[in-house]
Amino acid sequence: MPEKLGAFYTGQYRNLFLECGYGAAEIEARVQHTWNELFEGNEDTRIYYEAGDDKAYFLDTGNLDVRTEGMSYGMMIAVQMDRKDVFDRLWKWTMDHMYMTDGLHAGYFAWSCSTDGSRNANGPAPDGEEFFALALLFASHRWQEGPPPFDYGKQARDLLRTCIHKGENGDGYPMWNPDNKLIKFIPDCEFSDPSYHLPHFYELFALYAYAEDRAFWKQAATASREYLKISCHPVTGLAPEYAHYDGTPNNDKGYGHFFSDSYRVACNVGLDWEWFRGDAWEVEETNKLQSFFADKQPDDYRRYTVSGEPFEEKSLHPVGLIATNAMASLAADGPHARANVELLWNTPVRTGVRRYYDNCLYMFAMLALSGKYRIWLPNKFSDKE
Ligand SMILES: O[C@@H]1[C@@H](O)[C@H](O[C@@H]2CO[C@@H](O[C@@H]3CO[C@@H](O[C@@H]4CO[C@@H](O)[C@H](O)[C@H]4O)[C@H](O)[C@H]3O)[C@H](O)[C@H]2O)OC[C@H]1O
Repeated sequence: MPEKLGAFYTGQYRNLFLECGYGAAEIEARVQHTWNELFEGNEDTRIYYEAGDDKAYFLDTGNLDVRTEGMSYGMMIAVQMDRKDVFDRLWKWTMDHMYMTDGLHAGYFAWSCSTDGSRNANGPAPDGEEFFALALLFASHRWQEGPPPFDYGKQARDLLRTCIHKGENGDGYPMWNPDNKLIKFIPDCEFSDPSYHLPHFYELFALYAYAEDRAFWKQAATASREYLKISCHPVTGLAPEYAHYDGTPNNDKGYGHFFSDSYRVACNVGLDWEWFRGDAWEVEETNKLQSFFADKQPDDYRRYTVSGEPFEEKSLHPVGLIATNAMASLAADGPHARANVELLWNTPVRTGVRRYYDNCLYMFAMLALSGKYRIWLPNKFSDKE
């Protein structure tokens, strides 16, 4: 692959485990072993469950429900691992049970269902839609289009169109604010969740969405990179779970601190740097985060204010935090980058009832740090196009 194909696109996927001295064969085996634990393992570790002949779901084992978050994560993991069988089962369950055809949020997916497919809510959570869209675009390239609902590319483009145009006819709300181009926490609110900001996804939507939507996605990528700068604390690097459009924490319902949702910011910033060298700030940000956690032990991770004051409350997902801090090393160049990768390597997947969220983040980090979290799309970065 040419060294530099476009303005930002790196075309490179570092294998940080290899850089840390682990062997290529053991890295391959570890990634596969992690897959096995999540998708085929015993009840202590698995989160993937088949349902009938053609469907499957990811179970949020802590909340005993099926979430668009988990379904879309499962599809992204499956397409990275080239497992069309698993991907199709997850997508079929999603379309059969979560897709809403009527009501205020028609065209989106109900964010939480029971394992029997009945809905717990009739509203969406936009982080699911954005992961569905990119996973579907990748599937379209890896496996070609099939009959509906496996016409992956069309499904992705239709969904992206809904996400930014819904409401133009007074029929609901878009997931992105049309003026500031920021993703909302839910369509019918006007604040955000820093961990939903995926500028590296939007760069790809800007190339593969319907032509008339591409300019929006390019603007969204820029807006999200700027938003991350104002929503992450300038000293600690910590982001709140929810934040206002000016970047200040939104603590109206107690989500204005660094807790579960926030962990994903490190992954997203790291992967944006890996795929696109999104912004030099991403290096500073990941260095700050890793410095903040350098003197903290995983068994004593807490909820923190964004300025770093600990609460009594322990982290609900310490293994997930180990994973995201490790994935930060895709961008970090400070003294803690290597130790964070090694800490993940030396940490097993989580067992027990809270394992779902931790192990989703763990699998993403395993893929990313072994150079296997890749862009699966035709090359549109070439100067010739
Ligand atoms: O009626 C509406 C509700 O429909 C609306 O629902 C919100 C939809 O988004 C939900 O956010 C998802 C769940 O939490 C995040 O991840 C969790 C992180 O902590 C882990 O312990 C857990 O396992 C994870 O799932 C996801 O990123 C989101 O997709 C939110 O919780 C609902 O409140 O809310 C407003 C009502 O008026």
